[in-house]
Amino acid sequence: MSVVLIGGNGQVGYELRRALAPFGLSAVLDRSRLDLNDPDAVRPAIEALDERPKVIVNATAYTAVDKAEDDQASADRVNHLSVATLAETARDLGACLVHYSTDYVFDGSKDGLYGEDDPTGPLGVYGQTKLAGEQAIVRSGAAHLIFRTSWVYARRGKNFAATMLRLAADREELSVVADQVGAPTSAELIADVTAIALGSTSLDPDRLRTISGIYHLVAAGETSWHGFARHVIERASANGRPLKASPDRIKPIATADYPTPAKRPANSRLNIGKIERTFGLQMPRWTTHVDRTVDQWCEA
Ligand SMILES: NC(=O)C1=CN([C@@H]2O[C@H](COP(=O)(O)OP(=O)(O)OC[C@H]3O[C@@H](n4cnc5c(N)ncnc54)[C@H](OP(=O)(O)O)[C@@H]3O)[C@@H](O)[C@H]2O)C=CC1
Ligand SMILES: Cc1cn([C@H]2C[C@H](O)[C@@H](COP(=O)(O)OP(=O)(O)O[C@H]3O[C@@H](C)C(=O)[C@@H](O)[C@H]3O)O2)c(=O)[nH]c1=O
Ligand SMILES: [Mg+2]
Repeated sequence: MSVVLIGGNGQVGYELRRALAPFGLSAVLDRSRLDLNDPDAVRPAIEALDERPKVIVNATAYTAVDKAEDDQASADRVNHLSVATLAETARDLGACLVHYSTDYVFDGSKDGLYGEDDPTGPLGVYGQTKLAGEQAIVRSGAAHLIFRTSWVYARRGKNFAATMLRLAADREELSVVADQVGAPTSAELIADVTAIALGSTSLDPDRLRTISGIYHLVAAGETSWHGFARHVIERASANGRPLKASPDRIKPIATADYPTPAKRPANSRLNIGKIERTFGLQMPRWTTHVDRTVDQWCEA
């Protein structure tokens, strides 16, 4: 049995090292062993592994949404071209590729929840390159699980919740957009559900092929970035964390009043019916793991 993880140091990758351990995770390839800026390096790195992998989990991505607008070539190599090569390599080895994608493949104009088959229409380079990565996987013919998630945070790593806490310690007032809605999703939930999905197949190649497809993997419920920020500050304050900004000083603003290089979707709400039905799950509300994470930060 051989499961290989590419990228063990990002938010999701770090949690996958924990959640995939019971599958006998046989190798973790970090950037020093495989740099996805070079698509030609992908196949040799996988073929050089001691054990032929049954499952390849890719937790890497170029995730700097604004920076990607001026760095399209690099984002495309990491999020698309290297992913395409990885998928072809997985197909040739008979391995299943597990991959993560994003709500930013949608334009956010839909009124309601996005299903897996809804038309895409990324607004920026990050979303465009992530979509191209998804499409290359599907086209490759490899068995695959593509989990689209959103607004990821973790105890460890760079994320919006950690930024809000840091800013609230320094400033009396924060302004946060209230007209973009979605579901904050913890890296631990993403890693746990990945393990459940893989475990449901006993890593049998035929069963991995049967469940192949795109799945929306986000926490239940929804909020805005403003609601997310306010909840984090409320929880941290309740935990006695000294902050200059009180929850009431987290000001809701419009997207137009927070100009950024990359446009973001106004509606990031993803329908989780398919993943819940397929794997017998009931996703926790978004606040469940936010509270847990903030509590961990406050204990540290
Ligand atoms: N963060 C979010 O809000 C969201 C993320 N996603 C998706 O979830 C997945 C995981 O994201 P997340 O864990 O948050 O990302 P992080 O930004 O926390 O981690 C990214 C990982 O990718 C690695 N990486 C980046 N560039 C390269 C490269 N050229 N070669 C090798 N490794 C590289 C980083 O390595 P290093 O540590 O060396 O820098 C790091 O391990 C991605 O597919 C992302 O698109 C989807 C929705 C929301
Ligand atoms: C820091 C800050 C951000 N914002 C806004 C900007 C933006 O619209 C929103 C979120 O900001 P961020 O830049 O942290 O988020 P962003 O990097 O766009 O987050 C995205 O990352 C990629 C990787 C994904 O796949 C998405 O699901 C999503 O999580 O909040 C404020 O309104 N006030 C602030 O003080
Ligand atoms: Mg960001």
